Amino acid sequence: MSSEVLQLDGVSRTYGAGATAVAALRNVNLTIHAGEFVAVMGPSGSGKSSLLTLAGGLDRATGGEVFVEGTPLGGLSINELARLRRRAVGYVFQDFNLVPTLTAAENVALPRELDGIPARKARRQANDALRLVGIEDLADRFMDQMSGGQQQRVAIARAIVGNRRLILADEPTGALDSATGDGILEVLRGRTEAGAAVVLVTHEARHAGWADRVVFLKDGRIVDEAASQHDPSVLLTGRAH
Ligand SMILES: Nc1ncnc2c1ncn2[C@@H]1O[C@H](COP(=O)(O)OP(=O)(O)OP(=O)(O)O)[C@@H](O)[C@H]1O
Repeated sequence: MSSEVLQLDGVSRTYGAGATAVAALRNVNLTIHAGEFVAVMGPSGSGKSSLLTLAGGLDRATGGEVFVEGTPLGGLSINELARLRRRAVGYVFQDFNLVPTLTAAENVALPRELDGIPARKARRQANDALRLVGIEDLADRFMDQMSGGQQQRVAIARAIVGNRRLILADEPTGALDSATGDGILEVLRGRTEAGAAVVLVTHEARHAGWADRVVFLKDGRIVDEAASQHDPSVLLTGRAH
């Protein structure tokens, strides 16, 4: 099997039409392999979230093609896309998107159960994922009994459950203190060592320093790429743009 987990081939996304059309992404080419951790940076409105939602099949490109593990998403029906997402893609949303009436373990098990995995097995996988993010002892808590940092870990557990190969995280450390944020990045880094490809949208150079590669977006285009070598200082020198 090819090690290309995500490929964007000339991808564009224009919102709206006519005089009010907004070109959020313009002819973006990007390939991410298994085991790679890529950070996406850029000013507000440069297209970072658009890139992530297209990569995760949550939205469709208006030009070009997105491939996840070699499958072109453009030709998939809505149901096929949903199945591919549940099987291969873990998405960490800025605002968590957790179900308040479910416990931590139930939230994490939900995508597995929707995919037809028997409840006991889904629950076992959920406990494994909660262990990986360091909160297995909170498995039976409801969301309003957890801090923001703990809820964020649940959201990450839900994204990594069942060994998904593509993990997409939109500012996952946004509301967290720096020690908790570093813990989250460590978990994401750990998934790449397990063979996943991770794409992290971040505003913080320090966090991008965890990545193998940093992609800079501006006005919907990739304007620069840098190897990071997990050394945040690399990003603080000579990278003005
Ligand atoms: N659903 C939408 N409808 C219309 N325009 C949109 C929509 N989503 C995004 N845009 C526009 O597309 C451009 C890129 O937005 P996007 O959210 O991808 O940028 P971003 O880099 O993630 O920004 P931020 O850092 O502020 O989250 C912006 O001009 C934005 O206003």
